Amino acid sequence: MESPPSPCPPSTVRRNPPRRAKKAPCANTLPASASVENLNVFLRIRPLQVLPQVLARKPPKVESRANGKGGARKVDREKTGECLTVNGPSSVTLLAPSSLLDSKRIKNELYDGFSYVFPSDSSQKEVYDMVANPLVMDFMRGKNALLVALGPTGSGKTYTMFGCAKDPGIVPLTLKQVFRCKSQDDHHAMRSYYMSIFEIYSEGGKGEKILDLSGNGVGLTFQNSTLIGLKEVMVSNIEEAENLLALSMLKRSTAATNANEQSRHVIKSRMIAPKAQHHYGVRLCRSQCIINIRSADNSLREQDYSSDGAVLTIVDLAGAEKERKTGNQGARLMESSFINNTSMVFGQCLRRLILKSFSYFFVQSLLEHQKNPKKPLEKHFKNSLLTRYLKDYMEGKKRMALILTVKLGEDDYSDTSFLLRQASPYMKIKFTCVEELLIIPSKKRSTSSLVDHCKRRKINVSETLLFSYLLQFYIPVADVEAESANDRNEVFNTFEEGDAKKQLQEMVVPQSSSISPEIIDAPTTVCPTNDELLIELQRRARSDEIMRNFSKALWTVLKQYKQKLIESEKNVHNLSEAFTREENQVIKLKKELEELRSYCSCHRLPVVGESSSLDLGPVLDCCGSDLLTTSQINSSNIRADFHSGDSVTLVDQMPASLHGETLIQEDFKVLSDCGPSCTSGLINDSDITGGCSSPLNSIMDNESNFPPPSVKEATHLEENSRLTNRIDNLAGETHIHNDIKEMLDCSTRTTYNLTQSDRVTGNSSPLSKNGSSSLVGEITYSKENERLSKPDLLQVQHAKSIDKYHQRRILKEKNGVVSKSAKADKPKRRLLPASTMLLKEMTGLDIEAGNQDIRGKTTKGEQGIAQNHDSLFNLLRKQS
Ligand SMILES: Nc1ncnc2c1ncn2[C@@H]1O[C@H](COP(=O)(O)OP(=O)(O)OP(=O)(O)O)[C@@H](O)[C@H]1O
Repeated sequence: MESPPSPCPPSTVRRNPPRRAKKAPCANTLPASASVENLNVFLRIRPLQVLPQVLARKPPKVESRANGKGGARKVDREKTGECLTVNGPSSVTLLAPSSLLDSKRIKNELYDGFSYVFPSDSSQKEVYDMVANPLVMDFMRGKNALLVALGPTGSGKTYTMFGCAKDPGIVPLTLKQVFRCKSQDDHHAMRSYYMSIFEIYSEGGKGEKILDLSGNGVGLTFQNSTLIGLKEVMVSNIEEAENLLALSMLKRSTAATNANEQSRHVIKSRMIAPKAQHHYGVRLCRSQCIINIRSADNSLREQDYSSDGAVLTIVDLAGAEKERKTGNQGARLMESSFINNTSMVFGQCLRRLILKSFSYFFVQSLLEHQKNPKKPLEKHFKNSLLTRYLKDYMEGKKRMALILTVKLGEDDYSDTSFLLRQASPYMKIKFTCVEELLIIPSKKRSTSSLVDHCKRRKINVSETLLFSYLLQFYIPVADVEAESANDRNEVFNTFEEGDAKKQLQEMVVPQSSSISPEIIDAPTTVCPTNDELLIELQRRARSDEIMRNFSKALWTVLKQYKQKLIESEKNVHNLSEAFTREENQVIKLKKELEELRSYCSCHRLPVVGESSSLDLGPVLDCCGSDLLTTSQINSSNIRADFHSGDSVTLVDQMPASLHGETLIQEDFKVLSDCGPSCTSGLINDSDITGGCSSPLNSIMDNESNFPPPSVKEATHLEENSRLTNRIDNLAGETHIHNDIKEMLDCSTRTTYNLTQSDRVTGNSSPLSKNGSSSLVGEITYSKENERLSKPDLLQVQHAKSIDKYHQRRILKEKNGVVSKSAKADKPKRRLLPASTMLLKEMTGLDIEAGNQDIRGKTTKGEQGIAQNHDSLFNLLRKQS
């Protein structure tokens, strides 16, 4: 029958080194303390004036501050000579001296984030409770702990750590607490406690030495992280412990520099009598003092005592000092340099911990190693004996706390400022408290397996980086480091680039098939196996890689889109500019068109005036929008005007769409309205008055197939013939009328002649371009409008207008004055002086005649028309 697994020991802590085999704890027990903690950094301010009565004063009640009521009290800012004020329990302000404030642009500095700030009037008990008691309690539970006092010389480190007989410091109070617990608790009663005290000093700056203070005062050597020859003294009660402490302090060398005169005075006056100093051979040099208190389980065998149990370490560092201030020279100066160097190395180790806390250190160190593989990974702790001894703490494997001591005086501003600046980042240090992990065999195996895995695989540096990165995140680094720094170096040394790619693929980019089944089928265990852990690491690495690549691709695409967007915006801008230009162009063209239209009002035709005189009436713009349509041009309109006795509106527009027979007939109607002789040839010979010549009749005879006029047209023509007859009757009355009639007849004949020929041949005659008849003009225009140029068309229309004007003028003379109502329907007209109109007409005719001559197209009919026009104008001129 199997016995049940033994419960985990409550406080089993492994000390490193040496190692020894331990009982196998429960495999499924993960330490609850494996958590991330911040480094506790306390600040204690030494009083400005240290007087004997101050040292002997009663400590204030702790409860008031422990409750946080007011926390750290504020120092009166008005106090002269103080450089530090306490803002609250975790913050102080460093006040720059007024002399520096003005001259060197130095400002007051605020330091925040301390675990607690102890004002100058804080008691030793208060400091102990806040700083040391938690560590002591952890120690009693079996955890290692370190407390270090840092600060410039004479700031109260020794006082804080050891105190005086009347006001004991942290170490005596710790011993009291330990043995009180031992007496009260049976579990602790079973344990033994051992003390070891030693110092590290440098005599004359000639190298570091270790002196055993708890033993017989012999020198010690440091090998493989072990102090050889260090004697541990078992202390059974508080008295034994205090005696040992007193004797050790007697041995501790405390040199008197100018800066720590008071410290020397205290040692001399309160702790060690001058005789005792002489007896113990106190050397006049300064040192780092280390006190170890170790607990041991009495149940273990004797040989195991030395390597078992938790250790509480308290360090009183020698204060850094400035040579200029102390005036040290020679060997004292060398000693001071050593102390400063130790403090510096200690600070470097802590800063390394800061980087490590932010996971930078690991990668950075590896990158440095990658550049120069022979160069070992930098480890600052090796640069001093103290840090080498405290290696585990310097590498963040075990928890520790710092207490900074500063002086309040204005003279100490630079020292205080230096320390605060140096130490303020320490508050960001995080510890992964993994010392309990190290004592779990399963976890240990897991870690070693990971390292071995790396050893087996010859991977390249990038893989190493990745692996280290993952280790940093997913496995406490300290866990790996705990194995041995040498192990890791070996791992790094095995990196080769030979078959790295394939193995890297296997490791970094595992096949999904190799992952899924294992993960899915894996039994639910608290402690995953190495392979599972590795696969998980790989999976996360792959997902990280994918996300990184995805973000890169996304970034690239976004950049491309941005580029396109910029180009599009440019195009839009160009197009809008072009559009604006085009708009301006259109506006310009419109203006030009308007101007052209205004210039095109050349065909201004006079309307028959109310009097018989040559009152040249308004004209009609032939090119304007007021042109009449084809349907508007009909004889009925004009006829109505005739019948009503109103004035005749001149309709001489020539729509470009006029063509064909119907149009011709319609235009014939218009012509008939204009005068009897214009249409006589189309109706019958009898309609043509005496002015009709025989050639016209012969033409009519020959054109037997000419279509007869309709009834409407016949009626219309009858009216026209009546008008013609009337004209004929009146013709005899005046010579002018006869002449007009003669000319009209002549024009009609010619026109008829030409019209018939056009109808037969289907071609237009050149005469039609400036013929005296509007009919001819219209017909010709309709047929040849495409062939004629614009000046030609204008000439044709001009000629027609003149013709019609004269005809209507005659008709007006016959029918009387035009009514005003008819005038209202007329299009817009402009009155011009008669002389201007006449001159214009004459000029126009001349031009037309000239043009015709030039073209060589002047015909007989055209010449006749021109002659008629001349005669007509002469008559009109005479009349006027
Ligand atoms: N909080 C305090 N209250 C009263 N006196 C103090 C306090 N802190 C320090 N002192 C006194 O100041 C003097 C110097 O203190 P201490 O020797 O502890 O300085 P130190 O930092 O250890 O110097 P060093 O680095 O040189 O060893 C001592 O006389 C000590 O009694």
